[in-house]
Amino acid sequence: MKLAVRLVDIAARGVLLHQQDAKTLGVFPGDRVVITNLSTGFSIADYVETTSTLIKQGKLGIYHQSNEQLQVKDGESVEVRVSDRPVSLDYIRKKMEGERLSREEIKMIVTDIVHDNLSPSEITAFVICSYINNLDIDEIESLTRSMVETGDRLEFHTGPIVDKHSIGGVPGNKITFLVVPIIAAAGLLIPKTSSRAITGAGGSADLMEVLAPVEFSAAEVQQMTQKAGGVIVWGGATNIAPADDKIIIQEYPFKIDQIGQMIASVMAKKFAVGADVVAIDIPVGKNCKVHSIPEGRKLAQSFIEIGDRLGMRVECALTYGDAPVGRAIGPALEVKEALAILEGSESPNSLIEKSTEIAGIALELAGKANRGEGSALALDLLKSGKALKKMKDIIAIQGGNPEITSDLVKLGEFFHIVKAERDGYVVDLNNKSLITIARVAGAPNDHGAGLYIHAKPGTRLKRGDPIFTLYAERKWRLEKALETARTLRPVIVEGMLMDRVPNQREWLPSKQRNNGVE
Ligand SMILES: O=P(O)(O)OC[C@H]1O[C@H](OP(=O)(O)O)[C@H](O)[C@@H]1O
Ligand SMILES: Nc1ccnc(=O)[nH]1
Repeated sequence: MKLAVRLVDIAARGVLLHQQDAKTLGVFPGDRVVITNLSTGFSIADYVETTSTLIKQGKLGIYHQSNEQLQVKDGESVEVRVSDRPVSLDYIRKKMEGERLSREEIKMIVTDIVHDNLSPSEITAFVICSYINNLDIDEIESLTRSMVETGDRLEFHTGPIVDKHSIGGVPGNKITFLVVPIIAAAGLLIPKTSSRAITGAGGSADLMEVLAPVEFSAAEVQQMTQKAGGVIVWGGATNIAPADDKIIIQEYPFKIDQIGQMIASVMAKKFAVGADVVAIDIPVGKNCKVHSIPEGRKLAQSFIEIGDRLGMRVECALTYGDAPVGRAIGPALEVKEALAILEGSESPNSLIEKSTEIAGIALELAGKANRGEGSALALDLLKSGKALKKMKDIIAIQGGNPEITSDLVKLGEFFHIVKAERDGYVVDLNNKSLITIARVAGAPNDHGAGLYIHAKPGTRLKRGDPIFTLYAERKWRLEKALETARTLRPVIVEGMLMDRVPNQREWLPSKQRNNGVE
């Protein structure tokens, strides 16, 4: 069928057919059609949406992203015909049934994800069935390799190339902002690509955006790393393992991160940048992605195994994840806290210790320190100010302002201090609730939103002492986040009195209740 093009300014893929034309063609919403540009002969396959009002019969609405490939003009004629459904849907279906997928089947799914041949709901189906039925180690290797093969790769001619990655899941985990400059200050190359938030309130890519642009091509990442020693960029913009971000986008609303996909997501990014040695941070805690030490050890073995199969030397650290790392949660707050440490602040100690331990493992793997001496070298590079200097180089090379200091980082203008309602001790912090509250306040997209924890577990508080300060860039978000905080009560302060259950029924003195009879 020939139809006349109407370009539709919607920043997505897809085409819009009049219901009558859809009927004539025999397609329903969600089906695919092949559209051919008659002047160039170039074709694309796209999903159909139908309308009885927005597009007249005889016309075909083409969304912006689809036309970036098709390159047709308003009014021009195109040929439209029914397309076959991608065979990868059958493989997703196979995984739904609990079967194992072969290397070729996984490669086909990943290729279709990268080329936008699967709709968001079809990618979600793949995410969810892998979540329910798990991926075995061979499937994880296939997924990792396919993610690398369908994107760009970096090739450095000097080595060793160092990398680090955290599996995430613990709020406030801004260690990348200390580890990367420490490694670069040791004279090593660390082309760090990060994802945005997956289950949290700020991924490292969201945090770095507070300081500098994070969207670069693979070639730019390589050049910048060679010049500055390191970078912190968003993997989703680089075309390095391009399927990764398309999968992560579908995980974000559910706050899930399936283990197999997580390993592939991390290891594909490491392999694609040409890493030789990799330190992996696995936070363990009751509200983390990994709940126990044995579970953490098992995951570590999978990372090491995939590293071996791909030719990277991997070591993992199981880290404390029962409470947030440091005190700040949310992009600007976290960056401020990390910069302050690079500038010489001695607290929070948990953040310094965790960062230098992970950097230490990487320094040892890269042969810069003897076994057991890496963290001391990392601490030296931090205390000497060399890591701060490197961080400024990194900010500058990415196009940010290297004169930025922790004092100048802008936080959300609306804030509220949540105070203790009674004397007592902070006995618990709920990571998941803290993340939910920070997200309701606007993090990670509103960079200034988040929360700063004044009292961590074990702190003795008097009634009226601050527990945490909530920040937002919009007033209504602050109010919504406060409401959420009141419901979730993310910080538990307990004295001897565990709880008090109020009686909210209307109260009348007994004389009145019994009609005056006492
Ligand atoms: O949102 P959740 O699930 O916590 O984890 C996502 C974060 O964890 C990793 O951290 P890094 O890049 O090693 O610093 C990712 O790249 C991302 O920044
Ligand atoms: N799934 C992932 C977890 C943590 N980091 C990533 O890049 N990906």
